[in-house]
Amino acid sequence: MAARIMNLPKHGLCHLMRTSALARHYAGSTGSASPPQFTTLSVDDKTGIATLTLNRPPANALNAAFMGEIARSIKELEKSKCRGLILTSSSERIFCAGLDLKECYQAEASHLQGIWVALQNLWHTLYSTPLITVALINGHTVAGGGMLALSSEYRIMLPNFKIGINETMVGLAVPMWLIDTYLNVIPNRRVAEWDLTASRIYKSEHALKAGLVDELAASKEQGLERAVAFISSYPKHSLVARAITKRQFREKDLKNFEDNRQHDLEIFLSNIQKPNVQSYLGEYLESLKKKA
Ligand SMILES: CCCC/C=C/CC(=O)SCCNC(=O)CCNC(=O)[C@H](O)C(C)(C)COP(=O)(O)OP(=O)(O)OC[C@H]1O[C@@H](n2cnc3c(N)ncnc32)[C@H](O)[C@@H]1OP(=O)(O)O
Repeated sequence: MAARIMNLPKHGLCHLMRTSALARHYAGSTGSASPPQFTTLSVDDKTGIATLTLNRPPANALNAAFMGEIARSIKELEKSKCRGLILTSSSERIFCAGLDLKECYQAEASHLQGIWVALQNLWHTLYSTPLITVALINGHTVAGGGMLALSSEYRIMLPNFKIGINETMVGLAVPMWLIDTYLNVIPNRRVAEWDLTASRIYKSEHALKAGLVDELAASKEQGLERAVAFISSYPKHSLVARAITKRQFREKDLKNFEDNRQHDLEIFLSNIQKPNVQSYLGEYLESLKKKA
């Protein structure tokens, strides 16, 4: 049985803690950080595999608090020496709809800055984690949701959903760190450039053919089994060497990001606050509402 956890033991594989104990433990040990609101985290102590379930209805849209929560969970799992992490969604339709556009519309510059810094930190945490990471994409995933999937090492997707990075369509430039992340999965530069400039969205079946995802699973249960099998395929004795090797592959992208962090923030703030982008965002949000 798995239970919700937040602060984990520092040695050995992860252990289970019941929800109430967790809430007390977390509140007492992390000072100002608030208890988890938008995620549930369970750990199987036999396999050492954690499952972090995104749970911010209706679309798992990313705001600063949600992104901070995901990043903190990953850091806690690293300290607990968990072996691997499966990211999935509690929704049956949406894995993650990207940034919370409602929070990006007519917002104060300081709020926008908080969102982007949280997104940068989340990407950095997920992309650089030594944990073995699998995205179990059990719903649509676009933009910032695509980032979560692509920053993971392995992607398992359910049929008939959409995946892609549609920033340019919303009026935002794709940041360099996300281009590097995309190239890490789709190394064909021409295809990657076309996908990202054209905001190309793939259906699951096509995403598999293109190499954007690694497997399709018929159901969430089957996807979880496949995710556990992927993580368990790495023998325990190889984990340290594996993590160093992963880090070496990703080091250049991480350094480029650190060198340009501030500039990247400035580009976002300048783009998102442009009157034409804000006006388009307003229309886009209306169109999402009308669809419902
Ligand atoms: C790391 C990336 C680089 C950095 C840049 C990041 C920028 C972004 O992330 S911009 C975000 C761009 N996201 C989108 O364009 C996605 C928009 N949403 C959709 O296309 C669809 O919702 C969907 C394909 C994800 C799902 O379609 P479905 O038909 O199942 O659901 P809907 O009825 O459309 O949506 C349900 C519900 O959720 C609200 N919603 C959807 N997306 C967002 C969002 N990004 N922010 C806020 N709210 C969102 C939608 O309005 C519906 O709400 P109501 O039920 O209240 O009407």
